[in-house]
Amino acid sequence: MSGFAFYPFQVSEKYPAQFIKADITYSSLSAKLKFNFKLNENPDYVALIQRLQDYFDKIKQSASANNWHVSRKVKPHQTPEIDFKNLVQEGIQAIEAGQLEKVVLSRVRATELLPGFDVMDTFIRLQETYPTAFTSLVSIPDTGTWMGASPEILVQVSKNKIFKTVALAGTQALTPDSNPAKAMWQQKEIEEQSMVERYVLNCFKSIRLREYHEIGPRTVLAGNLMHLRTDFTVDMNQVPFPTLGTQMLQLLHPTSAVCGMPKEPATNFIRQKEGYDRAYFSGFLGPVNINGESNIFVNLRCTQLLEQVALTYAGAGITAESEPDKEWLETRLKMDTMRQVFRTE
Ligand SMILES: C=C(O[C@H]1C=CC=C(C(=O)O)[C@@H]1O)C(=O)O
Repeated sequence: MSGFAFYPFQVSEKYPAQFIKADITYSSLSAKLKFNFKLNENPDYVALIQRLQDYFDKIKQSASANNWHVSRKVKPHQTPEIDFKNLVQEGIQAIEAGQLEKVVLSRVRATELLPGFDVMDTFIRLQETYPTAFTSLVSIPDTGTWMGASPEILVQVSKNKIFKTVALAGTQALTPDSNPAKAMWQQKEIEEQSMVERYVLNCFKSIRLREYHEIGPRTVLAGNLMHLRTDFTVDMNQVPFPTLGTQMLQLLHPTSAVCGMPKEPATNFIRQKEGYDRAYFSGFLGPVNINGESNIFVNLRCTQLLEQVALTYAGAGITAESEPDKEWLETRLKMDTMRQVFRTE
C-alpha cells in the first residue's frame, strides 16, 4: 500500500497511528497529479480532475492557506525551565543509580502566532531555509497540524532496494567560526552517539542480519546545529529479507536517539516523569511506497499548530555527564530550527 505514515511516539487511543492512503499524489517536481486507482470516463469526473490539477497549479504559484486542522485534544501548555532542569537532574540520578544508561528528555514551548500567520508561507520558508532536511506539513482532521524539518532518517528503502538507517546523536551549535570538518566532540557526545549506534546494531543482530555497511560517525549539519552520525546501508538484493524496511521500522522505533537505553526503563521514565504526552513529536513520518521508494523520518525539530499558538518540541540525550543548564540550552537551540521561520512575537 502506498501513502504517508504519521506515527506517534507511543500509540494510544488519543494519538493513534495514522496512514494517509495515496489515492492521489502530486509531485511539485513534475507539477503532475497521479491517480493511484482506475480513472472513470464519466465527464463530471474528468472535469473534477481538471479542477484539481488547476488548483495545484495555482497553489504552486501563490501559496496561501489559513485553514488548518486543530486537535481539540490538546490545550496550549509549556514546560517551565525549572521543571525541565529538575527532570534532567532526576534522569542523571536514575543513570547514576544504574536504572538506565541514557534517557532522552524533552520539553514543549508555546508561542503566540502573529496576526496574519500564513501556514503555506511559513512552510515554503521552512523548505527554503533547510534544503537538506526532510520538511513536512501534515494536517489531519482530529489529529491536528504539524510542521517540521527533520535531520534524522529512520528507515529509507530506495528504488534500487538499498535500505538505509542512521545513528544520530550529540549536538553542538554551528557558529560562523565553526569548521564542521574539524569539529571536536567531547566524551559525553561520543558515548551518547555510540549508544544509538549499538542500539541499531542490536536490531540487525536480532534478525541475524550481518551484511550491512557502516560509515562514520561523521559530523553532519542540521540547520544551526552539528550532530554526529553513523550511516548504515544494506543492499536488499543481496540478503534474504524482502520486508527489511517494515521489520526494521518495528524494531527501531523509538530509537535511543529519542528514547534511551535500555528501551523499556527509558520509556517508563519518560512516561512517568516528562509531565506531558509527546503525541507525534519523536514519532515518525514520511512517504511509503511512493514511486517505488519509502522515506521515513523521525518527527524532530517540529511544531504543532493550534488556533493561535504554536507548540514547539525538543529533547536532549541525558547521560551521567549531563548538566541541566546545558541541556536546557541545547533544547533551546533545537527549537530555534522551527522558531527561526515562525515570525512569532
Ligand atoms: C531529540 C532530539 O534530537 C535527537 C537527535 C539528534 C541529537 C540529539 C541529542 O544530541 O540529544 C537527540 O538524540 C530533538 O531534536 O528533539
